[in-house]
Amino acid sequence: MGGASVQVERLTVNFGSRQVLSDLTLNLAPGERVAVVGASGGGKTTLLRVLAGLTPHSEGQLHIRQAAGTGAARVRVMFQEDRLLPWMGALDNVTLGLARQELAGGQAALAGVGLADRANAYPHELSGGQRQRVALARALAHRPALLLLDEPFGALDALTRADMHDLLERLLDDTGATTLLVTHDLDEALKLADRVVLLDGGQITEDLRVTAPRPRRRAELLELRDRLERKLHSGSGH
Ligand SMILES: Nc1ncnc2c1ncn2[C@@H]1O[C@H](COP(=O)(O)OP(=O)(O)OP(=O)(O)O)[C@@H](O)[C@H]1O
Repeated sequence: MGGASVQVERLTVNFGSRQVLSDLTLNLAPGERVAVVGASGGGKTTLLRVLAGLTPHSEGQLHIRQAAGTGAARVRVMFQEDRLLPWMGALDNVTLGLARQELAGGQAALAGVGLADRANAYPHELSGGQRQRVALARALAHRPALLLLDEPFGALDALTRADMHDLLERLLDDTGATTLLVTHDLDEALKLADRVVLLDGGQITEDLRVTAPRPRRRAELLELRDRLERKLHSGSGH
């Protein structure tokens, strides 16, 4: 299915008189995984929402293109909250909105996150980690060319989060979706991303390439982590 290419050019977002993103430029190559980190309130979610088409931008340009062929690139979002419909079982949540010929893909997606045997379970019968797995399956069942993840594992305990990292890595290897991951967790960013960008004052102030081979161990990433941490704390504090 492959990933989209994303071009964000001189993007500005104003909320009233407040400028949240200022002249921001960012490109993602097809299949690339980019993590966005930065101080709270720095505009990370706003950038993601603009890419999702949920927040309009004030100035600049945005192009999301399917790498091969024509047609609009599919974009899916996953948030920190699972946003599952409580009155529907896991599989129905995953397949909601899929075309008839895509329903088998929904089942495969649920199996892909290890929950084939919980297809009929309602969200309240699942753990937080399992619900996020369903949410991930729902996003991937739509075969997105661009996957937008906003703190997707922020509410999970450390062990479950580590499992989710391994799972996500495997699934992304399979799908090749271009991925933008907003996170507060530098370890998560460095484990999963090809590039980590720092958003500060409405602009990208650092763009680090992570070249360590996968699967990555935390110990191999400490130097990059230090560098990011220093940058994060020397930021303008927006
Ligand atoms: N719809 C909106 N209307 C007005 N202001 C908004 C709106 N959405 C976000 N903001 C403001 O824009 C700024 C950036 O918010 P955003 O959620 O993008 O930051 P963030 O970097 O994702 O923060 P956090 O790390 O805390 O999630 C904040 O000051 C926020 O209050």
